[in-house]
Amino acid sequence: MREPAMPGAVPNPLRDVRDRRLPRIAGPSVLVLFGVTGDLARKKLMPAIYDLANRGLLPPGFGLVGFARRDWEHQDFAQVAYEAVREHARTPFREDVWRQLSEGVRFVPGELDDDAAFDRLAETVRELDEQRGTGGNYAFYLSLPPKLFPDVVRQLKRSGLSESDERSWRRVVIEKPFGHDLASAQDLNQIVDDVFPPQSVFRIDHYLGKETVQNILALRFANTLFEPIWNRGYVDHVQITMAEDIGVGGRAGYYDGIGAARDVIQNHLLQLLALIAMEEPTSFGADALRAEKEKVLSAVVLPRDLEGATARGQYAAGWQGGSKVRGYLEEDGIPADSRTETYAAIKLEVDSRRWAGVPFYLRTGKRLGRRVTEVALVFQRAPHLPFTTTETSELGHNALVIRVQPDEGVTLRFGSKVPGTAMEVRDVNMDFAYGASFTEASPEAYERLILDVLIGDPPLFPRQEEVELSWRILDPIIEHWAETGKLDQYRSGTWGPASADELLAREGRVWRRP
Ligand SMILES: NC(=O)C1=CN([C@@H]2O[C@H](COP(=O)(O)OP(=O)(O)OC[C@H]3O[C@@H](n4cnc5c(N)ncnc54)[C@H](OP(=O)(O)O)[C@@H]3O)[C@@H](O)[C@H]2O)C=CC1
Ligand SMILES: O=C1O[C@H](COP(=O)(O)O)[C@@H](O)[C@H](O)[C@H]1O
Repeated sequence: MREPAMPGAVPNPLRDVRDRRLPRIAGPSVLVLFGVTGDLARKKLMPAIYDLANRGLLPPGFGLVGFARRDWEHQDFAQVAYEAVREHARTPFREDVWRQLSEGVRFVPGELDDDAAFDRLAETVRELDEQRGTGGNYAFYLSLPPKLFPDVVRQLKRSGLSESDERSWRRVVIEKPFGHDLASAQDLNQIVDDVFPPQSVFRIDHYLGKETVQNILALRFANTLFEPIWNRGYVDHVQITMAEDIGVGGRAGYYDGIGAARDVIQNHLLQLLALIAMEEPTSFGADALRAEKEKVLSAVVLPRDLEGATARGQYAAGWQGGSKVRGYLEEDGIPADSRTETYAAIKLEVDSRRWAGVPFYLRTGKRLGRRVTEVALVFQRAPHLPFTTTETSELGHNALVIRVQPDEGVTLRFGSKVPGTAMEVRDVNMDFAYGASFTEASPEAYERLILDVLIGDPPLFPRQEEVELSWRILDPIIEHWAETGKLDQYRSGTWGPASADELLAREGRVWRRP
């Protein structure tokens, strides 16, 4: 039972988090995974399932069923899962944990439009359910290119797999991007809505599963320090950067035609913007949190001049980490005339009392200088400096930088007197690093999110309104690019096309070099 509130106490928005310190363990269930041969399944999902089992957060009878267009037996899939776990799991490998998990691994071969294959899938899941005692609780994870989501949802209905009785549950996990524009997201939602009730639909955005992203809420709402300056009175602008050093790799089938804006701005970067800009929710329950994010997304306005306020690029050959790398058009499976962007930068504003007039610059790209995701609040300069200019030449803007990855932490950048006999001021960093402050290791985002699905805990999953609001922001930009054919080249290993630097330079600003 929760302690009674102190008379006159302010409601504590972190109270749900405190409740979650109780052990959170999944109940008996089967997870059906579509897209098991893909990059995400291999690098993240199968390792995360093992890590959950290794931490004792999955029940002993847990079942995992893979479905793909491969002529595999159960043991072939088990071997693929084993290799993925050995290569990518975060926790040490333990033979006993793997043995127990692999006893519940099954595979069903088939095409997504093959009714007979889905009937076999239904039979396999039910048999496994009986053998492992999973109580009829099934989660379906769609780790597929978005255009295939409707087919799978329809097949789940046709084969009867989506139907539960009053003692069991069915849940569907849908990877981002949910649709490829507003209209297709609405169509997809209708299809999903026809098969699953809203509380059974988990739209996944793995950035919300990252510790450092959840920490934005703690930083803002567990402290008094930042709130007074978290507004247009102090913040000059905000930069949200998601830079990757990898190229498209073996993901041509998914990535080409989707591009950087749909792949990550529509979801990860707009979710980061929403968490940075939102007001304090009344609790961290799903409805309260999502409602605040939706208010921000509905207050986003696009600049009039979409040409000057956006940049769009594609990587050309170059050098990275001392090796020569291919350009996007030379990558396996990419058409030689592809116009898909691998870099996108956009300027947005949030039309609210807190943020009016403060630009939010978002950028993402593949084959950039290094892998880094960060959010930087760049503050206005001091209105007056009682020093001579030469003494302050190394003084920039104060900044608060939330380092999402890989070097997880928070940096506060401010001016400090340089030791010596003159009054010289120079920028310095004050640093919080997870590794130095916590002994607890951060779970991988997918561990947290898969566990939430199996428990049925929804706050970290965007609902349809957020998805639609995000497409409303992005659609006009993508239409503008389609009309103008805008696409610049940038050399691999650099920080994107020159047009991205010009975007900020026109406003007297520069991108941070993280
Ligand atoms: N990779 C990542 O880091 C991340 C990916 N995601 C999301 O995960 C999803 C999958 O991405 P990712 O794994 O990278 O993509 P990949 O291209 O690596 O894998 C796609 C998967 O879909 C299957 N597939 C493709 N076409 C068909 C088809 N016609 N019929 C049946 N199966 C098909 C592929 O099977 P086959 O081998 O038979 O072609 C493969 O298993 C996307 O929604 C993406 O946005 C989200 C976050 C991170
Ligand atoms: O959603 C996606 O994210 C990955 C990058 O994820 P991260 O956790 O390593 O930042 C990106 O490579 C991929 O293109 C995209 O689909």
